[in-house]
Amino acid sequence: MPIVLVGPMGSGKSRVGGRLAASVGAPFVDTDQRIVERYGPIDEIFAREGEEYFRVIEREVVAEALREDAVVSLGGGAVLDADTRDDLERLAVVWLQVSPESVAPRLAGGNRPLIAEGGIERWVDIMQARRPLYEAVAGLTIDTSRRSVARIVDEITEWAGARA
Ligand SMILES: Nc1ncnc2c1ncn2[C@@H]1O[C@H](COP(=O)(O)OP(=O)(O)O)[C@@H](O)[C@H]1O
Ligand SMILES: O=C(O)C1=C[C@@H](OP(=O)(O)O)[C@@H](O)[C@H](O)C1
Ligand SMILES: [Mg+2]
Repeated sequence: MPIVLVGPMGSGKSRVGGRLAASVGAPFVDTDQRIVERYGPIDEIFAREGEEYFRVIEREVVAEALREDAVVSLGGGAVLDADTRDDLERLAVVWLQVSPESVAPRLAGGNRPLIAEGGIERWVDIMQARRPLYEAVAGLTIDTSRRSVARIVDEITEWAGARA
């Protein structure tokens, strides 16, 4: 069964996911990375086709990834899709949280179209809007603000082991 990482932009889903996969001996799938391989850079998709189109291809890639026995890191907005939330109900889902103070430096230099304008204030607005969705799907919640990636990986590995 997959272990799925959800949470806002910059919470560490991609970074933690890769390390977690190595820790539990499973393949790693980052759905954004798959989208890039198939459709090109995410900021270009947003600029060319818009967010709505991005959400359609994201759903396709997420649905496929959730059928794999892998550690799966989703994009921050993947939980906006009701079918994805249904899929997640049956799976081991970890919500990585992070405070605005801790996430700000992590987002610097990144290429995330939704916060290209508006910065950290926009990040906070998006996070507040999505909070109930993360809450609804998560079986484990970890505040990553002051935790090392190694410690986060250990906590998830232990939880997933006890759950299996
Ligand atoms: N626990 C952590 N502590 C410090 N920096 C982190 C932590 N987790 C991730 N990062 C850094 O934050 C940035 C964003 O991480 P990333 O995994 O891309 O987030 P996401 O996929 O959730 O948007 C990266 O530079 C990453 O190395
Ligand atoms: O929160 C979002 O809507 C998005 C998050 C990004 O992924 P990360 O959460 O990995 O940064 C990426 O999917 C896209 O820029 C949209
Ligand atoms: Mg990511």
